[in-house]
Amino acid sequence: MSFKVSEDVAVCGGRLLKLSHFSQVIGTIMNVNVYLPKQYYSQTDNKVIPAVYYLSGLTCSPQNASEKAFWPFQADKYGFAVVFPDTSPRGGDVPGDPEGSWDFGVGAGFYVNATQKPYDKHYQMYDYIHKELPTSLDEYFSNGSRLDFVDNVAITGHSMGGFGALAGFLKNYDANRYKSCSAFAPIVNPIKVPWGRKAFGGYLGADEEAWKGYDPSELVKKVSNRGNDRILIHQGTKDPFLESNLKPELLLEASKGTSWEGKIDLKLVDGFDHSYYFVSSFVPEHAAFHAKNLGLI
Ligand SMILES: N[C@@H](CCC(=O)N[C@@H](CSC=O)C(=O)NCC(=O)O)C(=O)O
Repeated sequence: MSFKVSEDVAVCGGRLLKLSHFSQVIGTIMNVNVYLPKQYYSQTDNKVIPAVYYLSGLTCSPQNASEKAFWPFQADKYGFAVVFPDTSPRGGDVPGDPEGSWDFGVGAGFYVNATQKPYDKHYQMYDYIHKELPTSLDEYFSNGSRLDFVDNVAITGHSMGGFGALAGFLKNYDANRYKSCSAFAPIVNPIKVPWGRKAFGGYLGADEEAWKGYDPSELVKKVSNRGNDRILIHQGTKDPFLESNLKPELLLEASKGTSWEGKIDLKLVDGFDHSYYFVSSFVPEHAAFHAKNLGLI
C-alpha cells in the first residue's frame, strides 16, 4: 500500500511525515501523520521501534495533535513512533451531518464501522484504524525498517478519540492487539450521552444492542482482564463537556464487580479544561505508561 509524502518536517530529534494514501476500506484518500523518533535516524541504534496510535477528537485532522500535543519530545525520550490518523473520511461524495453540526459526519467518524446509508459507503473507521492502517504502514516502511506498526503497539486518544482508543483496545483485548491503552477526557459511555447517541444512531441505526458492541462501559463487563493490565485516564475538572458527554465515573461504575475493577486509573485533574493545554500537560505521563508497556523502560 503506497503513501504519498506531502511534507517531511524536522521536529525535536526526529521527523513528522505528513502522509496520504488511498484506503480500500474507506474508499477515499486518507491523511495520516507519523512521527518517527530520533532513534529511527540514528546510525548506531538498531532496536525495533514500536508505535503509539493517537486518536483525535471531534473536528480534528491529523494536524491538531501533531502541532499541539507535544508527543515528539516523549517519542524521542523513549524511542517510539506516533501515528496521528484522521477522524473521518473527507471530500468527494463523503456525506456530512444533515444538521450541519461538528459532532457528526466529517471530522466526527467515531471510529466505528457504519452500517447505515449513506454513511456505510465510506465511514468504516474501525476497520481502517485497527486493521488497514497498521498493516499499510508496516508494509510501506518494511524495506529494511526497524519500525513496528502492528505487533508492539499502544493506543490512546482524546475525547471522541479517547472513546475510540478504549473501544478498540477492549474489542481487540483477547487478540492482544494493543499492549496498553490510555485516554484524555474520553467519552466512556457513548450510548448514554448526546454525542454518542447521535453518532451511533446515525452510523449504526436504531438498534441499541448494536451500539453496545462499541461502548467501553459495556465492553468492560464482557472482556476479562488477563491479570494486571491497567487503563490510564486523565480528566480535567473544568472541562465544559464533563457533565454532558464525558462522565468518566460511568466507566468506573460499570467496571465494579468485573475483572477491571480497580484497574482503571482515573485521574481527575483540578482546573484543566478540554483543550490541548490539558492534553499536552499529561502527555508525558501517558508516554511513560505506554513506554513501560511497550518494553522500552
Ligand atoms: N469546534 C467546537 C469544539 C470542538 C472541540 O472541542 N473539539 C475537541 C475534541 S471534542 C471531542 O471529541 C478538539 O480536540 N478540538 C481541536 C483542537 O485543536 O482543540 C467548537 O467550536 O466549540
